Amino acid sequence: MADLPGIVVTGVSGRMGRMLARAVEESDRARLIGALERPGHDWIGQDLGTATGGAPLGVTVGDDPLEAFARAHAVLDFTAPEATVAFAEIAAQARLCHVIGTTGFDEAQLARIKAAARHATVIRAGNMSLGVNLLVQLTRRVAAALDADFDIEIVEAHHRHKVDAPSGTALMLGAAAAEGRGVHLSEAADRARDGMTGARARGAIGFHAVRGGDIVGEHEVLFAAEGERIALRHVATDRMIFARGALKAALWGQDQGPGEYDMVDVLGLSAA
Ligand SMILES: NC(=O)C1=CN([C@@H]2O[C@H](COP(=O)(O)OP(=O)(O)OC[C@H]3O[C@@H](n4cnc5c(N)ncnc54)[C@H](O)[C@@H]3O)[C@@H](O)[C@H]2O)C=CC1
Ligand SMILES: O=C(O)C1=N[C@H](C(=O)O)C[C@H](O)C1
Repeated sequence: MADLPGIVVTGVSGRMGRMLARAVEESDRARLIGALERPGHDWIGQDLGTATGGAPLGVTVGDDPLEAFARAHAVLDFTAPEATVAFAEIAAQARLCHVIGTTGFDEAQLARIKAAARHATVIRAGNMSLGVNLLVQLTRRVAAALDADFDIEIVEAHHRHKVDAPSGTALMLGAAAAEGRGVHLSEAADRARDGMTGARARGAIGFHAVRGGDIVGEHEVLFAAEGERIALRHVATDRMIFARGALKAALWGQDQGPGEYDMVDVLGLSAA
């Protein structure tokens, strides 16, 4: 048991944090050795199991990443951009595997994660599910096969609490569509239509974000031409798909050197 990789979960009281802790607890290939929340959170100092209304787990929720990371092999981090960048710098000092599910980074934050990956094994993906990562590959292939007579629109739907848009997954799908078409997403993306927008620009890749209720995560890539449409769609109904993907990434990362990786690397999908 003590030989199994020790995992720390950050943001453990969050929607994903709870799933990540459960995925590690249910696994016979890893052990949960730390759980973090933001300073001042009610759960700090409590046993994680007790805090969630269950039996004690022997893991006390803390707020000190330096102490927790020093004991760990990997960190599963689905929190918020600023928190994740700070964790990346500590993970680099500790030479850890840092699995990042957080979305909504700006360019400066991504540059800091890239710098941290000189010393840490960073595995970052806006979506850790097998289905979405396959959808990304399919999107690239379909976009490469079609010309700009087919308009590309990406529609995503999430729960009312989500704070970033477009979703990380939508941006992954957009990047794949742009790559398939041989253009840069920054030049093709159309992220805000309102009022007298004029006709659709040929070659644009449109993004649309629906927010409501408890939707876990739905993504559709629409290729629309005169007389026909192709729709590629993924629907997540259970957040455990993301949590199990993140744990798989942490275990895969134990055999990798420092650098930046994604779920395509973990799942071996690059030739798909
Ligand atoms: N890549 C993927 O497969 C997925 C990514 N996500 C992303 O994960 C992130 C979190 O999503 P949710 O769990 O729904 O959000 P949430 O708001 O339920 O949870 C975030 C947690 O992080 C904690 N936190 C914030 N700052 C912290 C700090 N400095 N130290 C420790 N904990 C801190 C918060 O207190 C909260 O408990 C979002 O960016 C979301 O887009 C969500 C699902 C799947
Ligand atoms: O915030 C969420 O919930 C999700 N976020 C990720 C994203 O931004 O794409 C992944 C998933 O769709 C759920």
